[in-house]
Amino acid sequence: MNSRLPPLILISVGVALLLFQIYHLPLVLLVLPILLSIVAVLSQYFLGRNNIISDTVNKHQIFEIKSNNRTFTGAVLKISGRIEVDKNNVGFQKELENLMETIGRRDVGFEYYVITNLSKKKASSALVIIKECSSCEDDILNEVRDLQDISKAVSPHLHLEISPTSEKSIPVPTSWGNLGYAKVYHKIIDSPTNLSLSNDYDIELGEMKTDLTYVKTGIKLADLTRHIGIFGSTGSGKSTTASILIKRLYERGYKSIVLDWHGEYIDKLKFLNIRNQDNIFKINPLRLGNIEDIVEILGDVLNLTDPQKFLLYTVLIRIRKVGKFDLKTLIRILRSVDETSNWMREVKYGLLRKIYLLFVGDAKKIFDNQIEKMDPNELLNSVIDLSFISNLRLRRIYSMFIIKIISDYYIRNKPSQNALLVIEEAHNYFHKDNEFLEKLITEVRKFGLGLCIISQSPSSITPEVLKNTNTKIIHSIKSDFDKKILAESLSLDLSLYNAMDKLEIGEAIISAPNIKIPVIIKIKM
Ligand SMILES: Nc1ncnc2c1ncn2[C@@H]1O[C@H](COP(=O)(O)OP(=O)(O)OP(=O)(O)O)[C@@H](O)[C@H]1O
Repeated sequence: MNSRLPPLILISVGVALLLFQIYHLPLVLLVLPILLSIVAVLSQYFLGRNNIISDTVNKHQIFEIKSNNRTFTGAVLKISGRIEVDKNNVGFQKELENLMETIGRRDVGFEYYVITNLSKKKASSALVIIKECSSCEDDILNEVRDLQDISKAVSPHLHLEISPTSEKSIPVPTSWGNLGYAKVYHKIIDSPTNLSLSNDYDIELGEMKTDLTYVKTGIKLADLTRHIGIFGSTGSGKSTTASILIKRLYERGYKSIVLDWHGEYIDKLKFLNIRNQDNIFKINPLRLGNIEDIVEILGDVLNLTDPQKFLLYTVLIRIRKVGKFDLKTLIRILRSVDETSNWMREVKYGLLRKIYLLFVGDAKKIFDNQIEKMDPNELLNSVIDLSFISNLRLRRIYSMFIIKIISDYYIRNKPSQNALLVIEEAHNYFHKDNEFLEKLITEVRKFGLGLCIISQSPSSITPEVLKNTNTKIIHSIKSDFDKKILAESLSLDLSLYNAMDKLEIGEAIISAPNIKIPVIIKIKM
């Protein structure tokens, strides 16, 4: 009860008695002011009481607050961070910011508060939602479900769970959640961007983030032959992305050939033929198409000097004339070259020393002089495991010969259906100018062969090759130099540039002819 009430009544009664004594007034005039005083005091008491919260009820974890004849209904959602067993570096703070930004743009009649409780040496956060309405439990539960869906999309590691509130108080969280800390920024949120994101794709790759949720996206089949580049630091998700792409192509009846530098696709692409050391695709290097390309490939990998390249060229022409396509004949012809000068002797023995690699060790497993015809069809829809070839130069020569066999097949036969040649650790091939590879990347597109170039070191790939990959999928990349090269090649804005090293595993910036501006997508396994 109001503590001022008794003295006021006493004063009123005293004044009335005084007036009664002085003016001999009728009794009614004594009672009237007393009654008026009591009414005034009581009305003040009751009106005053109406200014504070009159009641808080809690129905099925939904609270209701009545104040000044208005009713507010809401719920408290505990925010907790979910750490997955194999991921310990989850960006909770970034996800919380995403969530707040997204919720801040909602306009469905709710007020939202993020409350961070700091007590018992522990910080924890909760999202309080309130709407002015009564008997609207369903509205509140619907909003809770919507918020949980939004959270799943924009902050996959944060979990919103409705939690009980105390019956008689405005909800103030006590020990909610296991989130380390939560900063609630005073941020002015831009009005929702009206980005007209193109969603015209044939091969689904994942989902891109929009204002409120994620939208599925991918690439067009027609863009396969305009070549694809997949870049990212080790473990960022490159080979998983490539495998998803290959699998989706396979399901559509498209063929892929994977040059698997480290043998990491065998388990991922079990539905393709596996070409490994038990099932080697053998090559006769001397029967490979035009001589210029063979000289270019060997010259590049074996670091042949120009005179050595020329000598090799003349020897290969003589082999064709002789019609004996074996490496022994090559050595015999090379040995028979006149040593007319010291210079010639040096060139000849220098070349012999370098091509020695083609006759020893693993070369004996991968090259076969007896083979007359190599059937490229045996390579389509295959993973070619290169990891058993221990000499890296020999590994490069073998895989470049395979590239040659496949590209020659496409150029000559122009098969009706496009295919994708996936080149892992592409910096091992495209690190310096090489006429054969440059010709390859500019020409094969016309014949239905697309290249998918994968590398953790895009700065080691020649600018010409980088420029020729029209679709780029960039996973998290740490090196500033690599970031700069890619950002320049895509004209990335500052926010995407800054995001490049913060992308989570499986997230990537994608730029493709069917997607108007580069966006971040989450590749879906
Ligand atoms: N989109 C994704 N969704 C979920 N997990 C993923 C995704 N992409 C990759 N991962 C996981 O991340 C790990 C590394 O992926 P992946 O091997 O594809 O990376 P990488 O960039 O090819 O690595 P490296 O350069 O070492 O070959 C794997 O355990 C894989 O399962």
